[in-house]
Amino acid sequence: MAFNMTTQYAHSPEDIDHYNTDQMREQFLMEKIFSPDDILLTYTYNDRMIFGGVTPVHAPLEIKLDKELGVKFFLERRELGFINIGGAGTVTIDGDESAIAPHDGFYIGMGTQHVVFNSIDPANPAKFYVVSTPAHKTYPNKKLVYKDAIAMPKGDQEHMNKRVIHKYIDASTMQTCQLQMGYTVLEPGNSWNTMPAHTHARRMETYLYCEFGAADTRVSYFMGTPENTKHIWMKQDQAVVNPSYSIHCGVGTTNYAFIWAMCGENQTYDDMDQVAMGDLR
Ligand SMILES: O=C[C@H](O)[C@@H](O)CC(=O)C(=O)O
Ligand SMILES: [Zn+2]
Repeated sequence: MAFNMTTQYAHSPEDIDHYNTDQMREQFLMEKIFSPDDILLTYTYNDRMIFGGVTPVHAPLEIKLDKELGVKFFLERRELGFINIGGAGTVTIDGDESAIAPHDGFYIGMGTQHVVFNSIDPANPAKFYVVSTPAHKTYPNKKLVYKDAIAMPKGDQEHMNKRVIHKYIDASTMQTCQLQMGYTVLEPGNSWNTMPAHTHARRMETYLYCEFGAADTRVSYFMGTPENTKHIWMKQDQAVVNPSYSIHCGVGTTNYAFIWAMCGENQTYDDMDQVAMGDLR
């Protein structure tokens, strides 16, 4: 079992203006997330979000972060959300086991001491995409069931952005300290996500791009201020950090899906500043 947590710093728009391709990738991209029997995480200084993959195949896995965070156990002062994009699995939360079907997940409140992830079938392991944010209060654990998520259709074929936004953790249905999380699925023949683009200076956001429509699909992710954008080419199962000042949209060479997670100042999903198409540069 390998455990790795990489730190990524926070940067200003002026900083990233000077970054070349390698620097953009090093500072914002998480290239490897799901690796058999490993826990691979990134700690970003953007709102101190921790995100990454837990991929148990032959044995259960537990995220142990105490010295790194200066606490007695990982969720002493944090909350955690995850969505499983692999095969069937289980999670055992302080001794209580729950089955986690593909596309289901869990919200786990502050103060939980042990979260143990497992797969049912080593030939088709679970892939747990996990996101943790600082917390100040314990809210109840909640199983996040794909079909119970708020399904919000958006876009149309003409704009090549027809998709369904599934809100798993939303302030209208449950309470968390900061975390908001969901899963957006593009329909076949559609390529643009989060277009028209938006920013929300009040919240940072991470995107995990997954479930690409073809083996050679690539997504070009756009970030930066609307008037000064950068791009990062993404393979399947890679994630990217989006600072609060930045747009965060992408175009794929086929359809695809992605998991988004946000934290920061408020929990108002619709609190976005839409970018006029003519303002993109
Ligand atoms: O602030 C909200 C997030 O960027 C995503 O929910 C947007 C998204 O899933 C989409 O437009 O496809
Ligand atoms: Zn957003």
